[in-house]
Amino acid sequence: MRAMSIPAPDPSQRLKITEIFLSLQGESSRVGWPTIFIRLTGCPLRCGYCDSAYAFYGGEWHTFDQILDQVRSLGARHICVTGGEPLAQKNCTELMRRLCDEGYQVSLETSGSIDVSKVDVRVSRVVDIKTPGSGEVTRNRWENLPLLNAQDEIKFVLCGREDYDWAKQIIVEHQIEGRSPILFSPSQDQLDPRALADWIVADRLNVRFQLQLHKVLWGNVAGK
Ligand SMILES: C[S@@+](CC[C@H](N)C(=O)[O-])C[C@H]1O[C@@H](n2cnc3c(N)ncnc32)[C@H](O)[C@@H]1O
Ligand SMILES: Nc1nc2[nH]cc(C(=O)O)c2c(=O)[nH]1
Ligand code: SF4
Ligand SMILES: [Mg+2]
Repeated sequence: MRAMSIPAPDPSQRLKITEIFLSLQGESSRVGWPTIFIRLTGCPLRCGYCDSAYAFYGGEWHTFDQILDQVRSLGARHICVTGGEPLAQKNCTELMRRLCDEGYQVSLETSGSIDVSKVDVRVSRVVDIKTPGSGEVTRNRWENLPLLNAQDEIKFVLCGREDYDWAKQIIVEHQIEGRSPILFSPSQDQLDPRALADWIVADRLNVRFQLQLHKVLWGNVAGK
């Protein structure tokens, strides 16, 4: 009898994944929806405040079929693709297309350092603008901003008053207002949320204040 050989997994149909879990969306305008998180491994940046540094290394290869099976078994309708930096793995774009084809509401959290133009139009792109306080301000890919639309979001994670003043200036310089909703979030344990709230109100700034809801509920733990 001839031995059956198992075909090797197609390298274009797999991703290195740190975790897949179900929680409540804690960030962006989709905050509060039960959401399945797909956290991809690896990031070329090193933001000083990063709460997901455990995703820089390790992880396991998953085929698209394995990911889709796990997502189906978790049962929610919203999916957030995050990391690490999800777009650092080129197959990520194809996975998101497959998830949209299956009818999921997909959002992407990205550092804004990598081209977002190839992301499926059905995906809501939440693009961080890295501030001076993050330590990664030189990595911003400014060409991303004109590509964004009303279903995307532009986010600033602020480390202090200097970052806040810088962000206000960037909004004017890059004419961001009216393009996509703008989110201002305090870097956890670095900027007092109440101070940021007071600055926004005092300036009548047309931005949306954000707190990471999952940390209010569960603290800073992986898988939540
Ligand atoms: C962990 S990152 C992963 C996606 C992508 N690499 C990015 O930076 O957008 C997801 C979001 O968490 C934010 N974040 C990370 N650490 C944070 C902290 N200590 N406080 C507030 N937001 C934080 C990031 O700025 C980003 O908007
Ligand atoms: N609950 C919850 N909501 C989130 N939204 C974005 C997250 C992220 O780490 O990118 C995240 C996360 O880690 N947990
Ligand atoms: S880009 Fe995102 S994952 Fe990478 S270090 Fe910064 S916050 Fe963390
Ligand atoms: Mg997180």
